[in-house]
Amino acid sequence: MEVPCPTKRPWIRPLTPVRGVEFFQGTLDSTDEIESARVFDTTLRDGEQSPRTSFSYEDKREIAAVLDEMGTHVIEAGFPVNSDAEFEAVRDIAENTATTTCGLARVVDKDIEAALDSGVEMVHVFSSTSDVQIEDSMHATREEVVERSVAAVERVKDAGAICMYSPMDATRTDEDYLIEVIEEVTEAGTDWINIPDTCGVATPRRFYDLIRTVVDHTDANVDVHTHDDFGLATANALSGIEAGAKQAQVSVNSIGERAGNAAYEEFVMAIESVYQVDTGIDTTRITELSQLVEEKSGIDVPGNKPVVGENAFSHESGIHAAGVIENSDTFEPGVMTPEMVGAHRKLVLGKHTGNHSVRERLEDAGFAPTDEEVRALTRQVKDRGAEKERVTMEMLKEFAREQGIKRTEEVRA
Ligand SMILES: CC(=O)SCCNC(=O)CCNC(=O)[C@H](O)C(C)(C)COP(=O)(O)OP(=O)(O)OC[C@H]1O[C@@H](n2cnc3c(N)ncnc32)[C@H](O)[C@@H]1OP(=O)(O)O
Ligand SMILES: CC(C)C(=O)C(=O)O
Repeated sequence: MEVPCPTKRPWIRPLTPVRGVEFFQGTLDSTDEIESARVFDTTLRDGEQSPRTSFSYEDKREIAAVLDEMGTHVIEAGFPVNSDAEFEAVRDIAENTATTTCGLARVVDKDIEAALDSGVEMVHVFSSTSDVQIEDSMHATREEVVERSVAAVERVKDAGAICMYSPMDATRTDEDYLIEVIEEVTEAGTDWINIPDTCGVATPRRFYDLIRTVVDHTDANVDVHTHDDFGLATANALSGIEAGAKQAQVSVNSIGERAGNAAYEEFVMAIESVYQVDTGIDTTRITELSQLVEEKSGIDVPGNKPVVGENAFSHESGIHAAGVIENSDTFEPGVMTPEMVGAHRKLVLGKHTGNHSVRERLEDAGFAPTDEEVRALTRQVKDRGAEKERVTMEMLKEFAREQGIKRTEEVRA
């Protein structure tokens, strides 16, 4: 059994923006500097596109309510033209949340009308711009894409909504053509341009260069949407922010198409803790949010998932546990604590356990072992762990009783 392990020196690092200031051994150099980062959550749209996942009306409402209470800057509630149920859920979220809500639409009139009718403040229109998608998904030409994109942006703006435009598959699009599209939709008045790495092929450096180029060719705000096909989604999103994007699209537990999107929890905590920039989001509800999405999506969170996985703040190895008992900064990032994300630190007993960890657990349980007794129990714990057994606290107490280890009160008497 894993047991809560408050460190002897618990603390939450104050969220003071630190730019170019040394912390630990590292220095944030000038290329890492960012002023702010907004969070666009797409759990209820791209997240729901995870194969075999579907949120009910109630699921969507519950997840949206938590995202809203946490201070998420935009909630993409869904794709209203998809179905009556989807339309109703998006309408309900738009009506009942304080934050900006967004609905997705192709550059198709009925999609845009459905999004506008749902009452969202922002309509996110998208059109393929890579040749492979223009030809084999949209069955159109480059010229038609420009025309339909401009018309879509104008329709959204005429209706008085905030417009976000996405050149879908931007990272596999001819750059000159991409810039042409961006300049045309900027001229048409889009408020935001989102650069999607639709098939997850970007690398942090290439994405950085692309976003810098985009920022240089538009007055609109730039946003990024990255996929995790090569495990680079969060790194690419951060790279986009370093290059001048103001916002990133993320999903809780990184759920989404194929391997998913940049993870909400990873992105927010990296911005808060590594870049030391306050997002304004209540990070202490991240664990609760992750568990809610895990339950409603039916997609299990792996133990080793950053920030929200069961092991993210658990320690079994003797050297690590001994350090953490003394000071959690020894073997945790230091700039991110479990308290910051509403989680608990745990000491786990097993094959890799050392004497310090066993002593700590025994003393917590009211025993006063000698050094020799601790060593004997550690050997027992290691042997059981090596047999792949999960060593629980109950088992440890049983070992202690079998060994006749004295209780603290007996020693004091
Ligand atoms: C990268 C992304 O995540 S994009 C978002 C993807 N999300 C989804 O597809 C989830 C929701 N989708 C749906 O409910 C349905 O696909 C709908 C309602 C949008 C469309 O359904 P259908 O009319 O049955 O079409 P279907 O899904 O089979 O095919 C897609 C159609 O959209 C067209 N299309 C694809 N992208 C775009 C675009 N950006 N703008 C305009 N049309 C587009 C395709 O050319 C195809 O058109 P066609 O039917 O004339 O050949
Ligand atoms: C709709 C767009 C932004 C998308 O989801 C993608 O390109 O992955």
